[in-house]
Amino acid sequence: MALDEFLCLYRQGFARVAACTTPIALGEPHHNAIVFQQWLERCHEQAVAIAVFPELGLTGYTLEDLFFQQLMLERSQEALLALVERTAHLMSVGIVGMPLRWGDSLYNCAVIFHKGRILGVVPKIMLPRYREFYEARHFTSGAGCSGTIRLGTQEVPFGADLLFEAEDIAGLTLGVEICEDLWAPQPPSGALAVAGATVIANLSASPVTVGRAEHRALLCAAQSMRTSSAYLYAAATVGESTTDLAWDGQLLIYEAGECLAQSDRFAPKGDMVVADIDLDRLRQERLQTGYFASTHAKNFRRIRFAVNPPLQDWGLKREVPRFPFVPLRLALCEQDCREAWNIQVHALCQRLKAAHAKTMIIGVSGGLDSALALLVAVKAADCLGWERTQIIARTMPGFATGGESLALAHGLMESLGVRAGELDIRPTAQAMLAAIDHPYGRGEAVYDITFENVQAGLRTDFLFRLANHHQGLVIGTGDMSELALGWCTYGVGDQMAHYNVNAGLPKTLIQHVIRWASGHDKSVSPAARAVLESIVAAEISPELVPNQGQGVQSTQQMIGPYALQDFTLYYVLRYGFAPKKIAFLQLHAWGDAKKGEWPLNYPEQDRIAYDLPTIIHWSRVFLKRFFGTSQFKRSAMPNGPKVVAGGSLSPRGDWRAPSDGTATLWLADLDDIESYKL
Ligand SMILES: Nc1ncnc2c1ncn2[C@@H]1O[C@H](COP(=O)(O)OP(=O)(O)OC[C@H]2O[C@@H]([n+]3cccc(C(=O)O)c3)[C@H](O)[C@@H]2O)[C@@H](O)[C@H]1O
Ligand SMILES: Nc1ncnc2c1ncn2[C@@H]1O[C@H](COP(=O)(O)OP(=O)(O)OP(=O)(O)O)[C@@H](O)[C@H]1O
Ligand SMILES: NC(=O)CC[C@H](N)C(=O)O
Repeated sequence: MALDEFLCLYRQGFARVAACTTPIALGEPHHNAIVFQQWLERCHEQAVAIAVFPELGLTGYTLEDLFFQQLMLERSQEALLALVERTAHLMSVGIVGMPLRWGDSLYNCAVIFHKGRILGVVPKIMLPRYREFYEARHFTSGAGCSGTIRLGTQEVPFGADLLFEAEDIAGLTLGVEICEDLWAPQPPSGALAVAGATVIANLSASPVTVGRAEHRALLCAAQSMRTSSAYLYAAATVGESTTDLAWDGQLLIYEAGECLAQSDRFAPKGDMVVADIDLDRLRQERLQTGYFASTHAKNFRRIRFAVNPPLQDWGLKREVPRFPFVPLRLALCEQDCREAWNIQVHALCQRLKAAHAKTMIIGVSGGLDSALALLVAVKAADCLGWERTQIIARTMPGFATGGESLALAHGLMESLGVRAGELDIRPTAQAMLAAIDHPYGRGEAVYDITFENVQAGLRTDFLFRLANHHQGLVIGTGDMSELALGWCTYGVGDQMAHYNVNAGLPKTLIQHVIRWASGHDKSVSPAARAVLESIVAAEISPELVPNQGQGVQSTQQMIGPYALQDFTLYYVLRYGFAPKKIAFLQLHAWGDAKKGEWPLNYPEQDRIAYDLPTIIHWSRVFLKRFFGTSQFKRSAMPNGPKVVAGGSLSPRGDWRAPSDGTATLWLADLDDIESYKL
């Protein structure tokens, strides 16, 4: 298979959808049908699978009693049939609005057609008859309707019980509702989604008044979130009657509460928005919540169709953020940091009170994690009215501790006014290595895992014994990214604490929370702020192995850039995506340093790109460690609060998995990318 196919959005669980609003000629269905045809051709050229147009768009919404004119109804049916025929060569499913007689009543309908076939007709259920609306004068509600309708030579399903299922795109099932349906207390899309619709199209003719655009967006956001669906909304525009109302042609595409695309309103020539919706994401949401496994589905008819999209690289029309745990916009990032900080501080306060602790004990390395944990401890002490000297902080140099880290650790402890001290672990570590007959104990330069873990273990041992001695709790510092990778020393090591305030924070978020706290919280003095700036700027290192001429031991050279590993963690944990899909997303987020926005203040020299082989390399490291070797460390992790919506790795707070699992399945999926001839 060619790389082009790997890069095709339809191969990776996405579908491209469009919402269109075209200028109409009021009461001229043949004219409007030609315009729809032209716009559908544009959709086809962009590989759009589903395109929705406004309510009653074939005739216009504002025809009033002209809807009852025989000629109007006949001409609009002819126009529809011509449109269906002339678009038979296009891949896009079209959804247009028109009045249709069924029996002796008139219905406000959506007609869904594809490749020359009318797939079905869905009537509007909720007919507004208040304030500016008089729909009940002309139309009958489609509530409970289920039958067929004859359109030209085709006998077509008619009813509010229709689902349109793409047989060649997994998870693409369309449900349709019409304008006011969304405003009702129980929109029909609720039942459609429970029965399997992942995409809801809304044909609308919503007149604009001050504030209405926000209300529509709010409704689309809420409904797409509540139903775990993609919501496509297209409102009528230029050409509708302005006798008493005005029209703005708002277009919205939402996915599970998130806005993927929106139009500029009041566009004189109409507008179209296109977005790629993530069907995998919607299906995963549904799988996890379990609300969608309903016997309800039996009340719906399913109409199948095949899109047959060309399998080539169509790009990806949606933003894939480089840092899924960190919002790009400064205001949102600050909001998340404030929230994370409050969660950490208040959780710790509660635990200290409940445990009747008299002190907190914390190991301070001069690195990021212990800096944040110490800040949280200081704030908790302030909140509880403790003296800061009730925080017993120790920096514990080992065989590889650098002078800079040591100075930062001292600087931080002193500037925060805690009970600071230095505890040299080297004599004890030397004695322990000799006692277990490790070569280093005999003076040989052997820097293996045992050498590393003896130091990490002794630090923890000292902290726990200090806690006994001072009736305190050991405050854990390890973050969620380290837990994902098993990058900590088990049991007698930094994996253990009495309470871990950082376990719910991924590494890519930690530096932002430190920056936020140091800039916004009164507990951080200007002197501490200066030290924190240097800590945030330093290379991340465990400093367990002495520098042998190649520079300090760099964590990210061993386990991969945290930016990539946190990215993978987010999609594995929150959505259960397969490695191939994650690599595809990662390539779109990280493949081009010039594409997309970077977080404000992100250092220029760090604005780099990762190519697909590099992404695959580090993904392999993540998968081996996450699925294969590190779960036992998480299964036994200490208490600590869940912080981010992306998930937590505590077996009680969120992620549960066997401690003896393997990574085979995930590694094979990753290997499969190579079959695409990169
Ligand atoms: N499924 C399972 N269930 C129960 N036990 C299992 C197990 N798999 C392995 N084990 C046991 O666990 C051992 C491995 O775990 P462990 O003793 O922790 O050792 P290990 O994971 O091999 O080493 C810890 C790693 O974390 C790094 N580290 C440590 C401390 C701090 C930081 C930092 O930067 O923050 C990084 C350190 O550089 C080292 O690479 C195995 O040797 C085996 O005895
Ligand atoms: N020299 C040290 N002095 C005191 N505590 C230490 C020292 N080195 C490590 N620790 C403790 O062990 C934890 C893990 O340390 P390590 O430096 O290996 O990784 P880290 O996750 O990068 O943490 P940090 O960002 O705090 O350095 C630290 O957060 C700290 O509590
Ligand atoms: N056409 C409609 O059904 C419009 C009704 C909707 N409540 C609105 O105000 O926009």
